[in-house]
Amino acid sequence: MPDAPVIVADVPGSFAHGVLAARHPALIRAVREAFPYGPAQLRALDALLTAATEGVIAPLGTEDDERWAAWGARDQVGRSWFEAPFLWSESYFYRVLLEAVGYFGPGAWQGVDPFRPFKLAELDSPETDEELAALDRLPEQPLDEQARALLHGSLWGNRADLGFRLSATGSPTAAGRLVADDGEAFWSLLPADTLCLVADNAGRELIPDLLLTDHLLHHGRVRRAVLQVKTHPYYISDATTADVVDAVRRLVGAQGAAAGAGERLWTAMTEGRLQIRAHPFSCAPLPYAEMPDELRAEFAAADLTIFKGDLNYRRLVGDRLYPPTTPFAEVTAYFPGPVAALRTLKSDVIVGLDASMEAALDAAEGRRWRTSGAHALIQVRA
Ligand SMILES: O=P(O)(O)OC[C@@]1(O)O[C@H](CO)[C@@H](O)[C@@H]1O
Repeated sequence: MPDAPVIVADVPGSFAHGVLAARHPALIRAVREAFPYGPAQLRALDALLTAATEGVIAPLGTEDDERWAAWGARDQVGRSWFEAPFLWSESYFYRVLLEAVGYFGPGAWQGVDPFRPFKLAELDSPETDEELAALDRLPEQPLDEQARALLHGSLWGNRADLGFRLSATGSPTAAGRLVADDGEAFWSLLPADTLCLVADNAGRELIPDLLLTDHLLHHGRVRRAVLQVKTHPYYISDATTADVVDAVRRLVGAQGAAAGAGERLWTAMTEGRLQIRAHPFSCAPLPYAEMPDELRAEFAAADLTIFKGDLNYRRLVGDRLYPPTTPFAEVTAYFPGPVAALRTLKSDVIVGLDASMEAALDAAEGRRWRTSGAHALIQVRA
């Protein structure tokens, strides 16, 4: 279904419109309050607030315009943010926000992540303490159950109660809320040599992603792992290399089993069995079907690639309004190797549902099930 309509944010009341009209202004205000920025940054943030809600897409006025031109900027400049493809305008918003706060420099604010206070607050939260403490109970379960619990912990990520998942045998509640569950197909792809994990959020999502990765490495289910992160702060909490370091240090500094996992991850990084990669395309406003050849080759070298989270799902399958029963294998046929999506449903895009599941969700919730984050999926194309 490659001709399904691309999602655009021009319909008031739609999820996409709400992101541009309400979520982005709220984010600008939160960033403004999180740092004692100087007048230049504050003026630029105010200008972005006005432009992004009432104005049109404009060039950055930096060297990066060339890169964005290659990513389609010529078609979008001059258009209302609401009329460009949702994925494009949303991604560009983050790039302009980084420009506004001086992230790319030159100057004193160069390299200062405007989302870092939010990421650190999550990492330091009592919920994270509880989730890490729950790891101590994991060895009471058979190894297969441990692996399943860690997979579900990673799936439910930062909105989930990892503590429950780690202590509940078989994670019945989580499994009950899956709208598609290719869990068996996932495990059938292991053991394998190389796992690639395309990370999503830092903090309370990255921690369970790392714990899953550690488990797979430690128990020989994969020989090496590659963690693909963003080259720069993006979509508020998306993980960068600095966030991986913060998360591993958080684990190392914890008690009990969490510290053990942290130390193994640290060693795996120093030995090259766990590699961090940050490709510029990680922050592109485009679907992965349009990835450059060298990134395609990296994915082709993996035996299994996991795409985490909602944004990565949008980019993996394409940010389009597909009929929900469109096969996952059909829209990921371009991908150069076995691929899995672990995602809670937080935007309109969905494929791979049974007709009966779609009908039941529509009947119970209208369209809300697509965006509420209350449902999740595991989808695999071997
Ligand atoms: O990728 P994530 O962290 O799971 O979710 C990102 C998200 O919150 O942001 C986008 C809307 O701004 C949607 O893709 C989704 O709702």
